[in-house]
Amino acid sequence: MEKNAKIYVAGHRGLVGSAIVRKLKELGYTNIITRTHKELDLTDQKATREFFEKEKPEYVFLAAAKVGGILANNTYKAEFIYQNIMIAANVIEASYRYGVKKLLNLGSSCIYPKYAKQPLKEEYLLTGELEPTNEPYAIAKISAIKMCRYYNEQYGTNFISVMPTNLYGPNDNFNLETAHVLPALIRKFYLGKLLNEGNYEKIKENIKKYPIGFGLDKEIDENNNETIDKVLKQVGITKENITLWGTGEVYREFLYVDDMADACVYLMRNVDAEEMGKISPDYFVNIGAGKDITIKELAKMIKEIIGYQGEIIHDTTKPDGTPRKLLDVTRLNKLGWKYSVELDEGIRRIFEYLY
Ligand SMILES: NC(=O)C1=CN([C@@H]2O[C@H](COP(=O)(O)OP(=O)(O)OC[C@H]3O[C@@H](n4cnc5c(N)ncnc54)[C@H](OP(=O)(O)O)[C@@H]3O)[C@@H](O)[C@H]2O)C=CC1
Ligand SMILES: C[C@H]1O[C@H](OP(=O)(O)OP(=O)(O)OC[C@H]2O[C@@H](n3cnc4c(=O)[nH]c(N)nc43)[C@H](O)[C@@H]2O)[C@@H](O)[C@@H](O)C1=O
Repeated sequence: MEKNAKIYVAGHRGLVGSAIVRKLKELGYTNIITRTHKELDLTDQKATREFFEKEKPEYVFLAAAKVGGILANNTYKAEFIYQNIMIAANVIEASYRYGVKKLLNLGSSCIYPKYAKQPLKEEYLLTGELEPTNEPYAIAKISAIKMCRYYNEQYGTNFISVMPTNLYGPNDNFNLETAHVLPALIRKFYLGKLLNEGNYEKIKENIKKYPIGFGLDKEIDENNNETIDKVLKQVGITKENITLWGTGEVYREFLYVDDMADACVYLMRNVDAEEMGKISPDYFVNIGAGKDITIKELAKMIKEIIGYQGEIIHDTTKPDGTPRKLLDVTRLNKLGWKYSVELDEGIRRIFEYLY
């Protein structure tokens, strides 16, 4: 990928897309094209084709998607399946139609069967039932992987896919209703610590910056701290305790998004579909750290790093999701890439970035 190659990063304002843009700029790439969702709705086939026809990107990172944590996935199932199928189908088809040299498609570790053997090897795809809380999203992601494969096979395109584990970092979603667990817990423990300290000024600043979700933001009266206490209590944040969703006994693996972007750019530069197809018939590779922890352990780690004084309790009416999804990263390591940011270090970085 030459330094002046025309590179389209779809979803450039999101967690992953923004990290890919940072990485590309750091490496000296100068011709990066972007469009916000408002400027180009990738679920619109005509608009997507017109964009590709006009811009003729040479390389495409497909990091645009409808994304969310367990509750969002479980609640907005129709939106997750429709939007993700449409975005992927339109971008992959337009990339073929307008001669993109190489495309990297972002999938997710949720494509694997709920009870697959651990760690998850690439060949376990479609060997069992999916986790119901994110089946619609997973089906869309699997369709995108298969599209890339069959376009390579029928048309000789150079499309590869990556299956990342749970990611976190700058530009994440911190809305407590729709966020993933790690950004949600960082925010919950931070707001809990501010309650410990009685620091309502900082709480107000935080609430202004990021929505709380659950339709609760409009209930907050800035001149009345009691309304703040009431809303925070409803989302499981008090001086005395922080509420986690589910049992906390399930395992998750986490990767800092700058590592993820580094892996994506590395694969774009170094591993073509031909090589990928030799080691992986569906032309994809897992991206992760290869180690996981329970949600309880994660919560304890975040609590200690932030310095919240209180207990951790559980709301078991909320779903646990899949019991474990630890990625086997042997293939990725063999391709020459390994993660670098440890979880505690990543959490510290995010905490500093945010507050
Ligand atoms: N976050 C995670 O833990 C994981 C993410 N992934 C995958 O990584 C990819 C990126 O996820 P992430 O960065 O977290 O997601 P974000 O929600 O942070 O970003 C998604 C981006 O997609 C754009 N977008 C959404 N819908 C459309 C649309 N219809 N048309 C155009 N643009 C659209 C948004 O644009 P705008 O900002 O303009 O609204 C946004 O920039 C996704 O494929 C996701 O499935 C995989 C595993 C884990
Ligand atoms: C990346 C991945 O992300 C999603 O899958 P998930 O890993 O199950 O999602 P999650 O990060 O939201 O939760 C992980 C675990 O954590 C628990 N948990 C505790 N307390 C909070 C909490 O406060 N918020 C959230 N969100 N979870 C909490 C929660 O109950 C669950 O047991 C899918 O979108 C899927 O499609 C996907 O690809």
